[in-house]
Amino acid sequence: MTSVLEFNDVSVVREGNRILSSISWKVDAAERWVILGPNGAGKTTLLQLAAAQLHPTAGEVTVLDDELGRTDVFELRPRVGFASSAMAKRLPRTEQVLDVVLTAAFSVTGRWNEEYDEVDVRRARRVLSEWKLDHLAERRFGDLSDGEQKRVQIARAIMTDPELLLLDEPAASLDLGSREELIELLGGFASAPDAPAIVMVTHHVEEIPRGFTHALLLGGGEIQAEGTTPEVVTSENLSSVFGLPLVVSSDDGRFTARAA
Ligand SMILES: Nc1ncnc2c1ncn2[C@@H]1O[C@H](COP(=O)(O)OP(=O)(O)OP(=O)(O)O)[C@@H](O)[C@H]1O
Repeated sequence: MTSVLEFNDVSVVREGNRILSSISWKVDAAERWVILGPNGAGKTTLLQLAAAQLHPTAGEVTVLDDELGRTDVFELRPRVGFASSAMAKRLPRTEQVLDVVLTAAFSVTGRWNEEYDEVDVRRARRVLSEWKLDHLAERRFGDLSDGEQKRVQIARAIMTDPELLLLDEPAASLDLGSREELIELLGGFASAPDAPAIVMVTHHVEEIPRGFTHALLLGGGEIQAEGTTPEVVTSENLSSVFGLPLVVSSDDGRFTARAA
């Protein structure tokens, strides 16, 4: 199998704080990972490394065969789809939904005078349709519901047909219906044979879509457990990383957790 992401003994220190310590981790092209861990565990920092938005303080990070520090990140970044709330804040709220997705082809936010090829417009419309947004293509991004905006962010992240897709808490702040709609769509997308490798950060086991093959538990900037999802997402592992007794159950590929 081809690896799309490789961390070798990686540490990140920011303003004197050790945020990640000795992370060695590998993601293969056919894998879909979920990263779980308490607040401040270092999940977003790990994703920023994978997105080539941050360099490690020590160790090596290789993204799509390019080692950070030895490659032009401006060429690498368009090959990685990244959706996070920090990126969403940069999207102009008055922009048409179609343009929010289309501008990803030029790695810009906000349409100016770029000339888009018909093939890009067709792809943007196809991606919008796959994420059940076709009827909203002409609406202003800022007028959409939170659930619709989250789906637009993912559509934008996959517009460029990335080899690696990174999602930072895609279901955060969604109501139950919007969350379930998003998780169903993500599960379907992740299960398609031509889908890219995916790494998704979440706070809740209920948000792990079906078809996510692997899980990594992060605590205190260190890997606490990693492996296949059913192996890792267990009562014992989650109780240990979240520091309280938890009961985790699974049914038909989905998980729930509650205090024991
Ligand atoms: N630029 C920075 N300078 C100093 N410390 C930072 C910086 N960025 C993040 N941190 C600290 O690093 C730790 C890990 O942050 P990170 O955002 O990666 O965690 P997280 O697991 O994503 O947290 P959450 O679940 O709350 O989003 C936190 O304690 C945070 O305060």
